[in-house]
Amino acid sequence: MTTSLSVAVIGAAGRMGSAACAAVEGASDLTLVGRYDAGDDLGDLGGAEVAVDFTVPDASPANVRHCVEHGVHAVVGTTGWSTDRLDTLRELLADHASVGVLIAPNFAVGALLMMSFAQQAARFYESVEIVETHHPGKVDAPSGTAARTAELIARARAEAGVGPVPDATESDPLGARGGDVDGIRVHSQRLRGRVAHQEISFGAEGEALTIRHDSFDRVSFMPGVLAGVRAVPEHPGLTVGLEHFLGLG
Ligand SMILES: NC(=O)C1=CN([C@@H]2O[C@H](COP(=O)(O)OP(=O)(O)OC[C@H]3O[C@@H](n4cnc5c(N)ncnc54)[C@H](O)[C@@H]3O)[C@@H](O)[C@H]2O)C=CC1
Ligand SMILES: O=C(O)C1=N[C@H](C(=O)O)C[C@H](O)C1
Repeated sequence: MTTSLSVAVIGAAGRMGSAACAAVEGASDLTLVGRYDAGDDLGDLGGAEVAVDFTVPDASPANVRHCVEHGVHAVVGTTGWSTDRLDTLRELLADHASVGVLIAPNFAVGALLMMSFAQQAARFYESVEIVETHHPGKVDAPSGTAARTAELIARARAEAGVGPVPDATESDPLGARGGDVDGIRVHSQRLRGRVAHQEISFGAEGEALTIRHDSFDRVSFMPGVLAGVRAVPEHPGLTVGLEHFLGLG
């Protein structure tokens, strides 16, 4: 007889949380045992073995701390996990050695491939910029995916000894050149009708390479969420990026 993994969703009333609840309910090997949103007492999380967090950057660290301290594995899609926040979480997990936490900037398989391809391309191109486009309800910019992509590209460039991206801009009083993540320019658009989209443009003398991914619907994230839920109990400690559970890391 196969046993079912019990799952709670935090942020269950939101766009992603409600989709995650439906996905868990539709999986024969998982049982949804709790739905939590702002103001709810997480308590024992309904006895869940794994909790999924899709909330807001300021709430997620406390939610994850609650999970870890109650011995509940966590799959986290919420953005805003700065280096400081990750370090604090690592320290907490050191005292709870059997608990696994997955922080995943993006659960869509195509987005993981996009980031992997961008890392491969990074050392061959002098120029690179990222444009991310999301729905206008998104509260943070740049997107977690764009920030992560920029970090990975910057790391690959540094490892290959590629210098700074060429840019003669001397005056930019309105910030038209976008944000700077580790030396990579990132531009954020918020457009009604869009979900989650990203384009990475590489340039070298006489050629261009463009890598693009589109999530047209939040169902695109659900296979990755479920894969994370199933795998996280087998991966104690902190994992950043679903690619590490899918053999892409
Ligand atoms: N990793 C990934 O693949 C994806 C990540 N995201 C991220 O997930 C997060 C949520 O996105 P959406 O669902 O679009 O936002 P949303 O605004 O629709 O939902 C957030 C929910 O969290 C609830 N919430 C706020 N504070 C809370 C607290 N302290 N405890 C429990 N619930 C709380 C809100 O009431 C709301 O229902 C964002 O950070 C977003 O960037 C979104 C899509 C995919
Ligand atoms: O808020 C969203 O919608 C998304 N957030 C994540 C991010 O910030 O990268 C993942 C995806 O882009 C959708």
